[in-house]
Amino acid sequence: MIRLDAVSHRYGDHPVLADIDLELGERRIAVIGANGSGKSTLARLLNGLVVPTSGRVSVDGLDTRRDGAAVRRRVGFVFTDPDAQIVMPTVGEDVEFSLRRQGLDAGQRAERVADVLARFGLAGLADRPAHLLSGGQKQLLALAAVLVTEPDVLVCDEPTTLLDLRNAARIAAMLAALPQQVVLVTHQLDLVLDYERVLVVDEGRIAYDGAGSEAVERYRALVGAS
Ligand SMILES: Nc1ncnc2c1ncn2[C@@H]1O[C@H](COP(=O)(O)OP(=O)(O)OP(=O)(O)O)[C@@H](O)[C@H]1O
Repeated sequence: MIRLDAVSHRYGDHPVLADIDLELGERRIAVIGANGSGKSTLARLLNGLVVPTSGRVSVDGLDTRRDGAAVRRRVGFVFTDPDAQIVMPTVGEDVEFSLRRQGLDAGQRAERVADVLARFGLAGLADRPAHLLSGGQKQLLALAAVLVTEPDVLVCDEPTTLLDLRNAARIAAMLAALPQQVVLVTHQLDLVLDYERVLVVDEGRIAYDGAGSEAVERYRALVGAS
């Protein structure tokens, strides 16, 4: 369970999120809203990448301000820009790097890496230089490198922006089937229609919090697109 209590955040003197209280327990939660409304900041608060200026964020009782490392072990984060996340020369090495602190031997690591690469259709690319992948392949790699650590929660900040139709559908299906709790930030409204809970962020506040199709309608109305 993720909790936000009276959370506000500002960058310098620029307020971005104001007085947010949330309990996030559902298995599938999406966050939608206009550019600059504060969605990424909200997502980054959930694993302590951003610590709130005031208020408290906790994951299973662990405070992101005090217990950041423990929170990040539970909450995996997939960035919009996969280059921000790829750290090793080859695809296989990059995924294996995520396992460095898991206490596995070389054989176990190799098995976990092979499994996750196969799941993401990257099996044939294990020895390929990661920086030579296409944008979409990099996005799949970034997702694989987080999921291989088997976090309890997966926060994805627009993970399908670079993907073609087939890979976007594949990622959507994969996210839908994951046993983990998923928090998905996206501009692809069709992805969230069947989400059990969707937060609409508007100018740093939660303008709507409810089922997917109703949330999309509210968002459209909010921006005058309905
Ligand atoms: N590190 C930062 N330093 C200063 N300002 C920032 C920083 N990150 C974001 N902002 C500002 O905070 C506001 C909210 O940004 P955020 O990235 O959370 O919005 P978003 O809803 O995810 O937008 P988008 O849909 O465009 O990705 C914006 O005005 C942005 O310019």
